[in-house]
Amino acid sequence: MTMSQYILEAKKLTKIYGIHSQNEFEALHALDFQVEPGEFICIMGPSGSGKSTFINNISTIDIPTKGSVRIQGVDVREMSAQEIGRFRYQNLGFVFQDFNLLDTHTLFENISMPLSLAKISKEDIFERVHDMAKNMGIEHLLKKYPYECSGGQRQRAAICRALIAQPKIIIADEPTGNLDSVNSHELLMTLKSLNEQDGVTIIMVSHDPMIASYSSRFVYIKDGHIAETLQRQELSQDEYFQKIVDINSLESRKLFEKHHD
Ligand SMILES: Nc1ncnc2c1ncn2[C@@H]1O[C@H](COP(=O)(O)OP(=O)(O)OP(=O)(O)O)[C@@H](O)[C@H]1O
Repeated sequence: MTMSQYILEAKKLTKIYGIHSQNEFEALHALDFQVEPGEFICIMGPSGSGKSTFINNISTIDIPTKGSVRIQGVDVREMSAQEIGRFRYQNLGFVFQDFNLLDTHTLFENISMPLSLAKISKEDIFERVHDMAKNMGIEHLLKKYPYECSGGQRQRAAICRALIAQPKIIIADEPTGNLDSVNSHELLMTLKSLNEQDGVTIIMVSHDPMIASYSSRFVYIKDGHIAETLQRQELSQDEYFQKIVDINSLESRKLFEKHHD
């Protein structure tokens, strides 16, 4: 058997919400999607087009109704709930808009969470959390609770948590949504360096073409399917940015005309 060259592969991925109910709604229609190791993918699309559904279903947060998702060669639907939890902590790092930190836990406890399922000694956990927090400039805050920290500090804690287990894949859903431009820029630089220096694969959702222009591949989702893809390849960041803007305005134009026929 030959190993797939893809770090992530979705085949005929279909998501139906409220299946067999009156409100049955097919949010994703048999999507095929492949990711090679080291790619930096940005997903865009109108509100309600299925971006979050897509990202949740390719990252074990949700399980597809039909079709398959393989991450590092492992079929997500063949894992038990317990295996999924462990697999997620060991392979995936999540950076979400609202950071998802637990207010009942200190920053130290929040950051160390992905290591709690791994067989790592308390001393090693302590050292790794402190090293990571030091790099992010929040070592002095490790005993505080998230509500005692600023937005930027919480964001850095969430990034520490996402990276502490050295995931091969980072999943980011509107990661800069709640940040000012300085913090957004810092987060992008962190992601870019992880991608370029450490070869981490990144799959991100953003509505901002400027942020999308840091990616190596652009994917536009519309009505639950992939409507456009664009490889940056030899384009300069400016040219790539311009093409992303063009696709967005063309698609918004079509959407506008559809609603004003
Ligand atoms: N739990 C759910 N039950 C039923 N329908 C849902 C559920 N979650 C999402 N949907 C529907 O599926 C479609 C896709 O939603 P999704 O959240 O993936 O869109 P999105 O592109 O991420 O939107 P936005 O940019 O507004 O966050 C929408 O029409 C939404 O109403």
